Amino acid sequence: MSESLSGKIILSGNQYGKAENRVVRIVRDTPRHEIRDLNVSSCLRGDFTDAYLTGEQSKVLPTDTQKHTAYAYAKKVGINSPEEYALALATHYVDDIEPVDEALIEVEEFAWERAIVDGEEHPHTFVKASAEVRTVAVTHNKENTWIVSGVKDFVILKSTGSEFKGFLVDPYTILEETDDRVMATSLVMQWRLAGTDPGELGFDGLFARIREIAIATFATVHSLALQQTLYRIGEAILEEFGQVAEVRLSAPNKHHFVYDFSAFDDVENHKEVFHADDRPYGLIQAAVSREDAPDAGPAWVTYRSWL
Ligand SMILES: O=c1[nH]c(=O)c2[nH]c(=O)[nH]c2[nH]1
Repeated sequence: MSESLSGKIILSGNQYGKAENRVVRIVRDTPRHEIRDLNVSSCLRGDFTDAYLTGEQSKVLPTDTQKHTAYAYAKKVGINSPEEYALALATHYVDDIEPVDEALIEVEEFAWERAIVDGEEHPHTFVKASAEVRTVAVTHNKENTWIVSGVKDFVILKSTGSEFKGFLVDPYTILEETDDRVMATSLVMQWRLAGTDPGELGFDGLFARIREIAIATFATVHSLALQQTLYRIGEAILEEFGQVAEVRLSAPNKHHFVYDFSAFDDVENHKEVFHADDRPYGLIQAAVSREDAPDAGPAWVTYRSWL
């Protein structure tokens, strides 16, 4: 027999904001222009209970206003780096808008490369770079600030130097061991700073160097499993940068199966032709941290993952 629940009904959580403002900022103070192409979301947390319980909106800063603020700040503070821009927005909401206790600003940045014309970089023409997306999440309240930077859709492949063997075998295991396979992934990698200081490289320089470390580690570590490669990438980043407290990685194993030519007499496959399978895929995840890392607080709570 089921019992009915009788506890009082309450609003047990809320947050709101404007998602995915597509902000493109061109710096055109000199003939050589610069471009920053962003997708910006602002999410406010605070004293908004009335808006939900009674519909009274006097404490609600409209999401429309948040949209205009994202664009206005692209001019007023500029976009020296997506992290600094996000910090400026988050600080504005917490300091200047009374009911806001905490702001989360998420930024995605899409890269453009300068067009090459007659062998030279063109001053005001750009070509969309790879699918790779730079990510930033700044969470700020009156007590603390958390910065998580990263990259997603970071597609990388090595054609050898990867094995997978010695795994647990049960009656459903038919996978054969391999000591030479293609390893490929579309990496999501994020790093949380211990404070707000990116160090001498600045946010853009830190991003570029961490990306380089990830590529170099993926390439040079002889991989016994994607799990081991992920740990080694996180470890290498933490070894080089004391200001990074934690690295989180999520890696779909983009399987490349050696195509079966056994039906043909005259074609052989010495791991030269593969079927790139898009699903299902193994999904391997890791967090690598310093034992004494400061508390992550809400740093990893994203706008969408909250629900
Ligand atoms: O690197 C890998 N990790 C796994 O856990 C796994 N499982 C699997 O079938 N292939 C692989 N590869």
